[in-house]
Amino acid sequence: MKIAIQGTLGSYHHQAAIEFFTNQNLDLNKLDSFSKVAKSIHTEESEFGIMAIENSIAGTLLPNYRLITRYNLKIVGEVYLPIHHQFMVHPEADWESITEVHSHPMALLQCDKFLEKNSHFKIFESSDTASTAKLIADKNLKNIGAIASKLSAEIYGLKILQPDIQNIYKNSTRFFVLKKNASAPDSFSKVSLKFSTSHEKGALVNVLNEISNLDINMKKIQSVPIVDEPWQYAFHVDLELDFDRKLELLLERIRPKTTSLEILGCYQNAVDPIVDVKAYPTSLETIN
Ligand SMILES: O=C(O)C(=O)C[C@]1(C(=O)O)C=C[C@@H](O)C=C1
Repeated sequence: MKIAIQGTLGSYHHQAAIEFFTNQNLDLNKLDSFSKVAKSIHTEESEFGIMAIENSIAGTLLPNYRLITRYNLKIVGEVYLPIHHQFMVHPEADWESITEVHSHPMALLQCDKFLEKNSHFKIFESSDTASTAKLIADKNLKNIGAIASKLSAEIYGLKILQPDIQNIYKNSTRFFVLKKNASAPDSFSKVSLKFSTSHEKGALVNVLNEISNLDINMKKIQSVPIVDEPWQYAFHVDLELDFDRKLELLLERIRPKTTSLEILGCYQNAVDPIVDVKAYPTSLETIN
């Protein structure tokens, strides 16, 4: 079972794969871009793929919705992973020797308070957090700091100069588990839909009212531009279902109110550990 991930060993995608496929032997296809992950699932080079879709600090990875559409992928699961970024350097380096900081653009966004505080660092975007940690170790770079996971520091033998540098302690990324083809499983508690409506007054609210009338909890709504129809939007919604049959009812009611409607996936609703107040106290700010 080959699983495509964005990034290398120690990346957050690697950790999301471990989390989702617990106790299974992971045959990872480590790729350096989200589009390569999508393509690898589409061509069936990989059976599954993991793709970050939103982060609690930095927001949605909008281009990833486009990739799901372009490669006609299905969502078969989700993972919420608490993200704790560490500022790490070569074991022989120190604050004084560091002139650059490298990381994945989403990780840089999540640590922008740290970067503002250390504004003398030149900032560089990399393909993933772990590959920068690997580069520092492989090439003995003593002027570059990486923003990456604790697992990356362990794998590549780097020294952590400052732990938990994300803007707030509670930071989490949601990942989709994707497949080329998938039919609805026997039971599921979440569904992701994509629809568009006409440009008429109340068109969107009419659809949303049907969701509310069925007492369905909408966990997320995201508008995504339709590339070949300027200023038209597709809406992606993630809905929590207390029983599966509600989906049929909902589709029946909203189909006449939409101009296109597609099920992107039916899967189990995952719990985000950071909403557990005991494990993640609300007031703990790391950077002020
Ligand atoms: O660079 C990594 O380690 C990744 O797994 C990518 C990624 C992302 O795409 O958002 C995953 C989780 C974090 O939000 C930061 C970066």
